[in-house]
Amino acid sequence: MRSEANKINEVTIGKINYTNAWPVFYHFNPNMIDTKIRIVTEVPAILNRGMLDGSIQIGALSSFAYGAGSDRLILLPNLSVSSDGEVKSILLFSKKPIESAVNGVISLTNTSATSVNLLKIIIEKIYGGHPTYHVSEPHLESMLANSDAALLIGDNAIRASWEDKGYVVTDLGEVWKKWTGLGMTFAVWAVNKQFALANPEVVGAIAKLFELSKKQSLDNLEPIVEQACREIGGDSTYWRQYFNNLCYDFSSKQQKGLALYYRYAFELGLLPHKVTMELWNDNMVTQVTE
Ligand SMILES: C=C(O[C@@H]1C=C(C(=O)O)C=C[C@H]1O)C(=O)O
Repeated sequence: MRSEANKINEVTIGKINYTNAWPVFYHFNPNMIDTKIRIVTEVPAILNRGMLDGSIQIGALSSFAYGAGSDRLILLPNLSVSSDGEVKSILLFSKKPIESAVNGVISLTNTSATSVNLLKIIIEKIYGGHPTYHVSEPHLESMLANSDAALLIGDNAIRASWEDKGYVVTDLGEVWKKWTGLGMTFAVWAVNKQFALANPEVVGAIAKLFELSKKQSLDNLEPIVEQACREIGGDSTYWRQYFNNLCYDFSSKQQKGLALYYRYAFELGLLPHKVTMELWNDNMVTQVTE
């Protein structure tokens, strides 16, 4: 069903401003299609809002936010930020082992949606804990000034992991893998459903450009590694391992891990409804079946 009313002249694309998403954006060149494109570079929480209210039509967002808006959004094929175990940048910093924080006070970064809910699932389902949560700006020391543990993601987590302040550091990707045997998908790429149905060629072209960028980046990580060293710090060995450890695909393996996460999020009331994932494929919408 094509609706002329939904055709627009400019497309707004959401770009996550963390290194973990760079491979899909690094070689993304909007000049290769003849639609006017505006790119919004922001932390996931802000992109999530834009995708859910329709002000951003296409781009990366927290996988949790896709789940929340799955009636309005369609996933783009084979794009994600996932890990199969340790992720290295979704970290809970605690003053004592995690068991002593699960009924205490936990500060949550205000930049995330997937990881804060992953932490809630882990604490409730594995530890049976019921902590008090505070949402804060992602500054470790001020977060820990009045809490037992603090959750950071992305480059804030990476920078904090380089400083040894004696905190216990728990990698949520690793805990999830140990407990479920599955990987976890933190970010997905999605498109506004109405926009996609009205502009299938534009969506197909943009999805191809993302895939092309991902391929070029993974074929040669060095330019991204160099930029990460320059902008974030650390050395090239760290960044090579960091990017190689992440997975940017969204095949049935990643879908399985994410489906379980959605199931638990619904069971615990973190999501108000069950999630059926829908994928945009060759300008067609297909349902992901578990
Ligand atoms: C791997 C990461 O994944 C990110 C985590 C997100 C979240 O928790 O909502 C959102 C987007 C991802 O890029 C990370 O931030 O370290």
